[in-house]
Formats: sequence, structure tokens, C-alpha cells
Amino acid sequence: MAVENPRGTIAASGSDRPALPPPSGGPLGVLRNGLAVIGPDRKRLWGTVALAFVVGVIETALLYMVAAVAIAISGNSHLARLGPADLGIQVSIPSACGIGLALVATLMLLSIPLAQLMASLSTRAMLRLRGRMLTAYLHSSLQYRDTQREGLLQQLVGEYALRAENSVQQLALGCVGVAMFAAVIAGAIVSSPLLALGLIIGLGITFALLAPVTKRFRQDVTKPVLTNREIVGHVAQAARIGQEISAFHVADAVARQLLGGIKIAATAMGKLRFEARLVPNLFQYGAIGLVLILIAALASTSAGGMEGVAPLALLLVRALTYVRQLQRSFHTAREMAPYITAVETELEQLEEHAWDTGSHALTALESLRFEGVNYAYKPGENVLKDISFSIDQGEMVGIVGPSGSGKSTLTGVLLRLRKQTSGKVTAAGVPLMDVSAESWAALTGYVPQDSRLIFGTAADNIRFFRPGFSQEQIETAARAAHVHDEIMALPHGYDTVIGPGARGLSGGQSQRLSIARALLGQPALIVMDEPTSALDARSEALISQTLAELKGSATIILIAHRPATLELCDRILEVRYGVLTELPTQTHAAKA
Ligand SMILES: Nc1ncnc2c1ncn2[C@@H]1O[C@H](COP(=O)(O)OP(=O)(O)OP(=O)(O)O)[C@@H](O)[C@H]1O
Repeated sequence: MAVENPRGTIAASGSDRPALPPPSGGPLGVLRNGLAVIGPDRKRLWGTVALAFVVGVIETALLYMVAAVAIAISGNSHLARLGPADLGIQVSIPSACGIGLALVATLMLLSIPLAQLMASLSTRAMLRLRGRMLTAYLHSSLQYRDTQREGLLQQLVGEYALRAENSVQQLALGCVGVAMFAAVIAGAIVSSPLLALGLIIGLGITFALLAPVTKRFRQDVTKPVLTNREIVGHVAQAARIGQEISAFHVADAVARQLLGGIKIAATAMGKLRFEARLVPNLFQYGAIGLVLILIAALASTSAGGMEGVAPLALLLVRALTYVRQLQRSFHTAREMAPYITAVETELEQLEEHAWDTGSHALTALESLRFEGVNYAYKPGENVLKDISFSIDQGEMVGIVGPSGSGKSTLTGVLLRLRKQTSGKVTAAGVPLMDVSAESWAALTGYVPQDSRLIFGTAADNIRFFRPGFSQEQIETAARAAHVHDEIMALPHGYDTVIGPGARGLSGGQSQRLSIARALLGQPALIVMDEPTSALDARSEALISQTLAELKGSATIILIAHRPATLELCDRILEVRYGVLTELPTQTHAAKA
């Protein structure tokens, strides 16, 4: 749960949020973070760096060529001098331009694989991360997901994956910047070691001088991500309760609460962005100022030898663009660092709480048995207490009990979605948790309390992501659920798109469609959680008819309150404060 703190902002109440370990904000921490996301693509990264170095070397040669041509033209000479002065290689200006063009063509060609490599690094990272997150989330246990805030999956697959991809992009850009910078500096050293050394020391001094300034602006990078996590939970909640927000006329209050958090995140993010924009600019201008000082010093102390300074100055300016790129990438990657930490933490948690899929393929239900079963959401607080019962194949059993007594929890255990805290649950004599989740799902059909439609055709809604079923089987299930005629009356019959954002169905139609979904494939066990609650008389009668028709052919467990529904049952079990007792049949109506 989240609460509004006195400053009108959203704050976590704590227990349900794993603490976010502070990410390492230094360059090495940022590198480590990016490498963690790149994972198996490290070789690709090193290949990119090697190619970038080659591109940097060719670019340096091109810059030298341009400087040599410019010096020759300004000195009124027809010959451009290539390479260090002591080598004395001279070529005509057209030949120098020809060499330059060849270098340009090579650079253009090499830009293609370089761009491809860089793009593939980030897209592959995103694909991998999204796949891992989706799989981990969807395979995690219901118990674990119960403890998570709303919107976690959306946030993981949306925002976090995008940020992680961005950090890989920045890492690739940064590494390419370093490789190219190294190539340019190597070129400068070959051409004039002393001057190059002077310039490198100068760059170092500029960094050192700017360090206190940049430190002043350094922000806590975890603040925006923590606030964003809260916001996402609240936005997901606002989307879910949209109808109630309008009915209670509280849109402004909800917006105010959300905006409080959004404002905090924006302010923290703004400070980070300010630093990211300011520091590279300060550095670049500082370094250019230093070059000017160096040139002025050289000019006033030596009579000649200024020729070598021109290409070096050009190289330095080029090198500075790489340093700027590196700084930008570093700052952006640093902003992303907490998201990567969050991704890692969430993934670790989800993978640690993967749901046990079991391995015993069960083909027939026979009997279902609970022996001394307890279930606790919180340690020591059993909501199911020492429950024992057995159900034989073909029986229709009603479960009654007051609200909050544990009926849905019991359903979760027998659907193998929750593991009992203690006691034994067996199906056909096999411990339920040993039965493979796949075979158990094939044997069971479930109608939840609040059935939900998915965006898709009526047929898709019944098939519900199980591609193995034919249209004929879908129609058989719809007929059994007494919804076929209404589906046929839709504009495109079974191909009519329904669900959120498309054509809606009435509550009764949705419920019967959800029953058709559960009946698809004629499961041996059907579990229905209050199938007739809050329904119109016609839908209720149709569902009762379905139940009467199914009776005897499948085992049916029915959580119900209505006497009309319960009268169909062979036995009634009552759950009261987590304790189960069997009711004598004649008291059905009275207890319900
Ligand atoms: N995710 C959860 N975490 C902690 N406690 C829970 C959770 N879900 C249910 N409970 C608690 O377990 C108890 C049993 O809840 P359950 O939903 O099984 O009752 P129910 O009999 O199905 O109620 P209803 O008829 O209102 O649907 C309740 O006290 C409820 O507060």
C-alpha cells in the first residue's frame, strides 16, 4: 500500500517493496551495469570497439590529410607534406585530395557495419530483457505476485526495458567514443609525441579543474526511479478503478496525488539532465581555451616549428567531440543505472519465485483428496485450517461460507495455483504439486469470480491462448455454456472482436463465455467461483441449465450462495473461519 505523505507526495509504505540497492555512480559502476545488460553480446561489443578504433585511425589520417592540404594552400605550395616532418613525404595537392577521397569512401563503407553493430547491441539487449522479464513474471508463483504492486509487468516490459536498452546504447556510444579518442590520440602521438603529451596533460588538467564544479551538481540518481515506481503503481490503480473515480467524482484528488509524485520525479530528473548538459559543454570549452593558451605559449617561446601544431589542434578538436560523446553517454548511462539495478533485483526475485511446474503427467482425475491442509498468506496466520475432504469423480460439490472465510483460497490450492503451507493434497493418489502444471490445466476448467474478456474475437476468448482447439470444439463449448446463439447474433459471429477497447458483452454473456472457456476440451474437473453471483435471471437460469447438463459427466466444485444453484449439488462443504465441515444435504438452502 502507498500513502500520501504530508508533502502531498506518494511514498511507499514499505513492506511490499524490495529495497533498491544504490547503484555505483562511477564510470566503472556504469560500465559494469551496461555489461550486465549486454550479457552474452560482449564479443559483439568488443568487435564494435575494434571496428571503431579502425574508423578512428582512418579518420585521423583524413584529418591529417585535410590539415596538410590546408597548410600547403596557405603556404602557396603545390605539395602537401604527409606524415611526420622527418619522413618528408610530399605529394601534389590533387593526389592528397585523391587519398583523402579514398579515406572518405572507406569511412563511409565502414560506417555501415559500425552502425549495424551498435544498433544490434541495444535491440538484442532489449529483446533478451523483455523475453526474460515476461517469462519470469508469467512463471512466477501466485504467492509472490500477491505481494507485488500493480503495474509491475507493464513497468518491467515497458519503461525498464527501454531504459536498459538506452543504457546499452550509451555504453556502445561511450566505448566507440573511447576507441575513436584512442585512435586520434595515437595519431597525435605518432605525429608529434611531445605536443600530443602536452595536450593530453592539458585535457587531464581541464578534467581536474572541472571536478569540483561537476561534483556540486551531482544528484542522487536513485530518487527519480524510486518515485517512478510509485507512480506506475498508482497509475495502474487509477486505470483499474476508472469507473469508480468518475462515479465518486474524485478525478481531481487522484490527479493531485499522482502529480505530487510526478513533480518530485521531474525535479530530480531535471537536476540530472542539467548536469548532463552542462558538464560536457564546460569541458569542451575549457579544453579549447587550453589549446589556445598552449598555442599562444608556443608561439611566444619558439621562433619556428608551429607547423605541427595545426593538424594537432584539428585532431584535438575532433578528440574533444569524442570526449563530449563519452561524457554525454556516461551521464545518460548513470541516469539509467538505478533502473538496471531495479531490473536485476526484480528479475532475481521473480526467477527465485518461479512456480514449480511438476513433472507427473496425470491423464485422469479419479479422486481429489485434502488431508490436514493449512494455508497461510502470512507465516503463522492460517486462513485454511486443518482441512480434510475427498471428492470422487463425477461428484458435484458445493462450497459455501461467509465472505473472507477462505473459499477462494481453497480453490487456489485445488487448482494447483497455491501450494498448501502444510498437509497433503492429492489427485488420483499423486501429490498435486508433483502433477505437471500442464496436465493439471488440461484436466481442469476454471471459472473465476470476476471473469475477464481479452481483446480478440469471441473464438479467441473461448480458446484463450490454447491453439490446439478446433472451431468445432469452441462451438461445442459455447453451446454447452448456452452462449452460442448470442455469439452467432454478433455482427461477425465467432469472428467478432470483443473485450476491452472493443465491443462489450453484458455481465451474463461474459460469464457464460467464461464458462465456455472453462468447458473447452471437456475437462474432468470444473471449478466455478460464484458463477451466478450478480447475474440477470435469464443468465442464471442458463448457467444452472449448463450445470445440470454437466452433472455426472465431470467433477464439479461450485462456490455458490444461491439455493437454486446449490440444490444441484450432491454434497455441500462449508468453510467458516478457515475450518471446513460437511453439511447435511437438507440444510443447503438454509446455510446458503
Ligand atoms: N493475497 C492475499 N494476501 C493476504 N491475505 C489474503 C489474500 N487473499 C485473501 N486473503 C485473506 O484470506 C482470507 C480468505 O480469503 P478468501 O478470498 O479465500 O475468502 P472467500 O471466502 O473466498 O471470500 P469471498 O466470499 O468474499 O470471495 C481473508 O481473510 C482474506 O483477507
